[in-house]
Order: sequence, then C-alpha cells, then structure tokens
Amino acid sequence: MVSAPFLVSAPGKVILFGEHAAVYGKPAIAAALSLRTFLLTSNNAAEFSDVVTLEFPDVELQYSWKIDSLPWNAVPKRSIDTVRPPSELNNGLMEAIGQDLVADLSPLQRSAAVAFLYLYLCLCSPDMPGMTFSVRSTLPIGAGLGSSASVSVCLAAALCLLSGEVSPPEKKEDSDSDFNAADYASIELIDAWAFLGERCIHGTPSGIDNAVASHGGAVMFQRMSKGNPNVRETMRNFPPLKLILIDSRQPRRTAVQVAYVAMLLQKHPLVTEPILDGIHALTSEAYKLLQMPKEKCDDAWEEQLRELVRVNHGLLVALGVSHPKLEAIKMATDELEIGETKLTGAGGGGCAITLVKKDVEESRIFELKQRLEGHGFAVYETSLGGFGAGCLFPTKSNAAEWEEWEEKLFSLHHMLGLGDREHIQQTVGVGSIEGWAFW
Ligand SMILES: Nc1ncnc2c1ncn2[C@@H]1O[C@H](COP(=O)(O)OP(=O)(O)O)[C@@H](O)[C@H]1O
Ligand SMILES: C[C@@](O)(CCOP(=O)(O)O)CC(=O)O
Ligand SMILES: [Mg+2]
Repeated sequence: MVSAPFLVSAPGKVILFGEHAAVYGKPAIAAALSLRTFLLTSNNAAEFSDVVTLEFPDVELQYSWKIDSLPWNAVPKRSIDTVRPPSELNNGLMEAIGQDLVADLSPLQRSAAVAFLYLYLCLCSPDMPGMTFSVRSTLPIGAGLGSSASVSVCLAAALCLLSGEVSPPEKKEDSDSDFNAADYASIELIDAWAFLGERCIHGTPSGIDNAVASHGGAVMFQRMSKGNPNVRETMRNFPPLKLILIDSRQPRRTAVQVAYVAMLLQKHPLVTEPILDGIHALTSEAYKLLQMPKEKCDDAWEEQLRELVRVNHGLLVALGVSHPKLEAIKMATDELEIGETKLTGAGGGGCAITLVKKDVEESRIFELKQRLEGHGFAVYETSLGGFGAGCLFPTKSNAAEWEEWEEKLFSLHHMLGLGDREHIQQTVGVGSIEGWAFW
C-alpha cells in the first residue's frame, strides 16, 4: 500500500486496423503512442480531509464529494477467491452513483466522473484520508487516440496502488527486458479495472484501448465472449512504419459512434455483418504482414499494407463512421500521393492516419502539412509502441519539485491561464525526467 503524493501515467493508442469490428469479437491491431495522460494523487489539506476531489482541468471539471456521503453500501461484495474484478458493471452501484452525484456535468465531464466514482468506491474505503485526483493529458480528447482508456488506466493504477491491490513496479531498463511476474500480475489487474472505467465512459468497449494503455507496445487484440480470456498478442518486432497522424479537430464521442454501429447491425444485419467480417479478414492479413521478418518487408509488402489501410477505411465509411473532415484529409493525402489514409478510433471526427509511401519527398509532406493546418487540422508527430502504465514517486532528488507540480501543473485554478499542454510532458513526462518505473 502506498500513500500520496505520487504520479501515474498511461499512453494513448493508435488503432492501425480493426476498430469497431473489435467490439464484435474481431481482431484489431493497435500500438501505444508517445502522447500520454498523467494523474497526480495528493493528500488534501486538513480542512478538506473529509472530501475526495477531482481536478480534471482538460475538461474544466472540479468536483468534490464528502466521503461519508458516497453510496458505500451499494458496492458489491468481492468474492474472496477471485482477484480480478468482473467484466460487467454492477447495475446497483451504477444506479446509486446515478445522476445525483454528478449533477450539472456535461456528458464529457460526467463520464469521467462516473468512471472515477465507480473505481474509487470499489477499490477504496470510507476511512481513507481526503485526497485530490488531478488528471492532465497531452492527448486530444475525443479524437480516437484512446484518451478515455489512458484516463481509466491512470485511475485504476492510482486506486489499486492506494488500496494495496498492486505494488509499485520494479525498475526495468527497457519495456521488453526483465520480465517480472509480480509486475505482470499487477498490470493485468490494472487493465481489468480500467476496462470497467472504459465501460462507464462508453458502454461496450472491446478492451483494446485499455490493453494498450496498460501494457504499452503493439498488440493484436481480440475480445472473447462467454468469460473466455481475451487474446492479446504482443507484436515484438513491429516494423518501423512511417505514419502521419492528423486530427480533424471535429469533436465526437466514442459512445455515440459505437451505438450507431450497433443500431446499423440490428437494423441491417445481413449488410453489416459481412462488413465486419471483411474488417476481420483484412486485419488478419495485416497481422501476418506485420509479423514478417525484416528482410521480407520489401516494396511489395509495403504496398499490400497500404492497400489494407485503404480497404479498412472504405469499410469504415460503409459503417457510417467517417466525417466530411476525415474525407477532406483523405482527399488531400490522395491528391498529393503521399500514401493511404484511414480514420482511426471511433471516427465521426477525430483522427486519421496516413501510411506514407517510402519514396515520398519531404517537400510533399511539408505541403500536405501546410494544406491540412490551413484547414484547421492538427498534424501530430509521435512515435509508436512505447511504454505502458508507470508511476513516479517523490525521492530525495525531486522532493523540491512536487509542491510546484501540484500547484502549477495539475491544479485547475492555476492551469487555466497556462494553455500549452506540452508543458506537462516537458516537466514530468516519461523520457523527460528520471524516476518513472513501468509495470
Ligand atoms: N484529460 C482528460 N481529463 C478528464 N477526462 C478525460 C480526459 N481525457 C479523456 N477523458 C474522458 O474520456 C472521454 C472521451 O473518451 P472517448 O469518447 O472514448 O474518446 P477518445 O478515447 O477517443 O479520446 C471524455 O468524455 C472524458 O470522460
Ligand atoms: C471504436 C472502438 O473500436 C475504438 C474506440 O477508440 P477511441 O475511444 O475512439 O479512441 C471501440 C472499442 O474497441 O472499444
Ligand atoms: Mg475512448
């Protein structure tokens, strides 16, 4: 069991193939992003020792609850012989959280607050001290890069650490080395709790986003039904793909997009099922290609991968989850013959990825960026396949900084004038400062 203050962090993700179909038990391929979410857990001052507080400045949310007014009685009893939480939300607890505890919040804020309350009530106890949970992210929110899962993983990790369900990770040299069984068990547990957070945020997640946000790297993921364990194949020799990530800046919510596909499937099963099967088939082909030894990754290999990107986008358009702005991005990359483009994540807005052709001159990529930025789109430079969830504790060498971080980086009050989210990555970011350890 650890005590505050401490930081946890988890990455966003890019789905390369298979979004939406993943919700229906088809395989999907995704990789962790270098853009991440950070959560600071700190102890409240004495006068606020009876409240638990959320500070989520990215969604302009600040909310406190009196700890003893929370519905502790509605928390389901955990079976003593199962460590992992069930994969379904408990209806009684969801009803007890209901609308009253999160009144006046926008849907964007409410889903995050409900995810927090659900995990807090399940993992903590009324006798814990008053604490503040402050979230900041370098990820765009609601843009298909798994911000919800990275927040859910951060919440699950912090609350599991506080309750003693997991211990801080051993320090490792890099993500692939030094397998540690205790850390593996811990991150599996964090992943399972984070899945429930994702359920609170968008109803029927496949689990791929929280799997990548907790474990990091690149994975092939397949959700299994009837209590069978999900498939999660780590793709170790993931080839270095040249990708451009473009945010249409069109806001949308995953919950709405996923519900739309569910409606289509119910209304036109004979039409929709073959589309999902087509996505399944192309993801399986892409998986084989991405597993090829390096010497076989030639021009023909690259072309096949790009073709699959194009087909995947076409099938997502058929499912009705594109958006005119995503089509404008695709058209620009097609016109400049940069490569093949698909939407990534739930679509309806948010991000697209372009798999760039090998021989494209930098000047054309520059032109593309200018054109896209001219339309108000954001072009992200990021790398794929990094670390999963990790944590950072105060040490002798960083003790002086903690107070400043709490005040200047994570507080809603101080943050409002600050603007630049990249500041957080430079100040406490993974890779920017020493001391992070990953499960
Ligand atoms: N930085 C953040 N602070 C607070 N809540 C966040 C943050 N990022 C994401 N969320 C939560 O995740 C939701 C967005 O998730 P979603 O619609 O799945 O989009 P995506 O995961 O593609 O970004 C928000 O409504 C909010 O509840
Ligand atoms: C549409 C879906 O396949 C991915 C959603 O990702 P995001 O929330 O848009 O980042 C849903 C899921 O797999 O849970
Ligand atoms: Mg999401």
